[in-house]
Amino acid sequence: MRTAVLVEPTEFELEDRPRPSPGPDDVLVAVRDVGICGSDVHYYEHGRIGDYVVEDPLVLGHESAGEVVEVGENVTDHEPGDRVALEPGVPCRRCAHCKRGDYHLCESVRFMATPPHDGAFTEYVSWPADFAYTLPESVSTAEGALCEPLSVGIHACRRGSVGTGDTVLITGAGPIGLMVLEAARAAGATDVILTDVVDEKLAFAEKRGADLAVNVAETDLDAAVAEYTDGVGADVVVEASGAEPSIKSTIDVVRRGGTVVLVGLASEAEVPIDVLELIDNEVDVHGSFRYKNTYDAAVDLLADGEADVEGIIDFQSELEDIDAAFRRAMEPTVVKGMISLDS
Ligand SMILES: NC(=O)c1ccc[n+]([C@@H]2O[C@H](COP(=O)([O-])OP(=O)(O)OC[C@H]3O[C@@H](n4cnc5c(N)ncnc54)[C@H](O)[C@@H]3O)[C@@H](O)[C@H]2O)c1
Ligand SMILES: C[C@@H](O)[C@H](N)C(=O)O
Repeated sequence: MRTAVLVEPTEFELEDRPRPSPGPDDVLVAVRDVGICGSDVHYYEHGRIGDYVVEDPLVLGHESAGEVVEVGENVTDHEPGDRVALEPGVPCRRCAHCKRGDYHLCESVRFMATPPHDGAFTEYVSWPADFAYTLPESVSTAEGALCEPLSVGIHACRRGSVGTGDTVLITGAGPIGLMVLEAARAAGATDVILTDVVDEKLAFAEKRGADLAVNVAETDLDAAVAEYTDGVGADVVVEASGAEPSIKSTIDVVRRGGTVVLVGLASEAEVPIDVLELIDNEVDVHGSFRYKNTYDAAVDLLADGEADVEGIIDFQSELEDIDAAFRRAMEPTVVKGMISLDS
């Protein structure tokens, strides 16, 4: 099977690898669509993300969906022909975190495209059947693949307890910020403010339904939020840029008693925050790491037309063109590139 392998930074090789056989509890999936995530691009450019270092050739891609072509002997809830979205992180199922239900916090998680685990830029993936979610007719495999970033958005909104009538401020209008926008709307947020430093990203966010889009490189965010919220502040602020000034700004624009959810990964682990302001304003700050139990919700939102993910796709390329696709994905105005296979 054709497989795109990152052999060193900025270099893919197309290899012919043996097709895997599904284990007893697995499904073998013919991959159809795989999104290019910022983390894929980071591994492509730098060969590492923090402590995760690409030491051996690695298959990238963790936003994937495809068609079941074979099932293991114990699998009763999937059959060949099912179209499925693959949840990319498979936990150990035995540790304390798994047993208390926080399977996304499992320290032995096998997460696609995170060294040393291979991802989905390949023709076939064998994957645990219970981490494969059937897509209804109305949901395409491209949408199925984007259940992954949508899941990040759903989890962030759950962490922030976004509810009906809330004003949600999202910093960063990349794919994650835009998926938080979808999830926040679905959770009942009536006012959503997006920030960015790139005008094209903000114009796109407005087209996708942001009520206010603020370029923080040009406009004073505190003043803009104060004006929009009659001086109260946002109920929930979801940080989805990873930019240090943006992380710092979250506590200035959240309302007293509001919630800040940190999703964006800062390049420096330590970001100075005014803790007295946090205490005085009784602000809840939550980290948000990947997601748990979000795929069913993501598929339902797409099937019901309550979330749109297809609209963020800028281009779809073939596996053979993965190098050019990654270079294109790095352009500052591109939101989402996909690799699509038709094997
Ligand atoms: N916590 C998690 O589980 C999780 C999961 C996925 C992604 N992430 C992180 O979330 C962040 C967003 O992911 P993405 O794929 O959308 O990234 P991205 O780089 O495509 O988007 C980030 C956006 O933030 C904008 N930005 C830069 N500086 C800004 C500032 N000061 N204020 C506002 N916006 C600013 C950029 O112009 C860009 O549009 C990244 O840091 C990524 O690593 C975290
Ligand atoms: C969650 C996922 O999208 C992210 N890129 C990660 O590897 O954690």
